[in-house]
Amino acid sequence: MTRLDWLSQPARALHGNVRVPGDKSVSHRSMMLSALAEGRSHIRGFLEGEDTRATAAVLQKLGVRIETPSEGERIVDGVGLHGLRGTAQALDCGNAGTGMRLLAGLLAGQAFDSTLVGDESLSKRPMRRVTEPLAAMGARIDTQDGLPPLRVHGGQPLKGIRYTLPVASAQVKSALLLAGLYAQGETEVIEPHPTRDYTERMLAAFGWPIEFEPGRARLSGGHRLRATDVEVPADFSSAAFFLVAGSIVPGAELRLPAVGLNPRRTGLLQALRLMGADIAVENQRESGGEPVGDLIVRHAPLHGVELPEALVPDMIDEFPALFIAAAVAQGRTVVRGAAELRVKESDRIATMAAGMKAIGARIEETPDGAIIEGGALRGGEVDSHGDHRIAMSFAVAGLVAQEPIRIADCANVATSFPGFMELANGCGFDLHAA
Ligand SMILES: O=C(O)C1=C[C@@H](OP(=O)(O)O)[C@@H](O)[C@H](O)C1
Ligand SMILES: C=C(OP(=O)(O)O)C(=O)O
Repeated sequence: MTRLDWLSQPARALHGNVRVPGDKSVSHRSMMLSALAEGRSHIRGFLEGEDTRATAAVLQKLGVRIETPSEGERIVDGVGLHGLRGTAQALDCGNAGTGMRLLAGLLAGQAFDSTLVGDESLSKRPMRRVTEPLAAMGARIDTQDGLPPLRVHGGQPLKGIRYTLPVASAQVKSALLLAGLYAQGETEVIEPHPTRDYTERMLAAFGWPIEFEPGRARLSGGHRLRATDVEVPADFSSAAFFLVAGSIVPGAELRLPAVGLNPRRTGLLQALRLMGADIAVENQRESGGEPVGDLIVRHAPLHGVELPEALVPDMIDEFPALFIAAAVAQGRTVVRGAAELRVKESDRIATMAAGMKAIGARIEETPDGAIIEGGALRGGEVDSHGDHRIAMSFAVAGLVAQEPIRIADCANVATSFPGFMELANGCGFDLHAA
């Protein structure tokens, strides 16, 4: 991938409508379930990001016909639960932990062998969290010391298990539920803290009998998925950068239409409100079985908080953005219980701490979080380490720093948020390739 650096400079005010792209989690799942369903599914609002396109490309390699009538639209001719065809080619998940972990569960139930590979960052992410419980179901998956590539052996009979997740992870839960479609008997997943329930909701929408409530999901093998149409909401995690930007830039007022508001995703909304943010939700409605609404954010002075640990799983991808809000808030913010941040696209605690120190913020790393003292940001040079959420978070910081912020290694923003720069500049950022 060609290296891309950014320069983000102070803006005057932010105004306008910001239409963020489709939800990444929902897009991955819509592609997988449509592929395994019987009949033709129509997906609208599909995220045109590298992560979700990689998932679509994997399914195409496995024999699924997918058409793209227009941007954000996919028509998928499902092959049925047992209709995928094996391939000797490696299946490339790119940068996507979600893609690789969910596909590991899905492929564990197939008659053929497959190999899942990823980019440099994904190749360092822990996979035992899925391969161990899948092995308990009867799957055979080889790893390189717990890391990708994953060699999934087909033709293994699976049996359902009851599994209590050691860490809150929607990816692990979803991998087990997808394997559970192919298992004999009941698969039940119990979570220490409830996580996003898109797999459960979508399985139900595709006609698979499933029981679920926050913290627990249960299904049996031996049913069928029926094609259906999926409306993907706008991604709250992408909206998050604009919620922080709108909160910290004096005079800002931004409207973010039709954002997915699944309660397992909106922890940052609560966190920012605890810090004094002015964010209104208008026009709340349901779309494609998910709550959505328009978010209106206006500048407000923020103050530090002791972040309630219960919010952590509901805002797991929003910590880089929250750290920037905390860096310019008045007083101290304390984050605990977020050790999972260390095994994302980068070690997000270490990467944020290094970058924030480089631009004059005061942050102390802890094993499972950070202590941040609010103040002024000086500006300077930071390295995103190829982590999309870190790159976008420092772009937001650049809005209020005294000097420009130069951000290294930003090309991976295209994994989750293609067009971020254009949207940002459209509402008043001053963000350019450097
Ligand atoms: O299931 C999903 O779609 C996701 C779950 C989360 O990961 P974990 O399950 O590892 O917490 C999140 O960080 C990721 O961006 C998307
Ligand atoms: C952690 C993330 O995604 P994934 O695990 O799918 O790579 C993310 O998008 O912040």
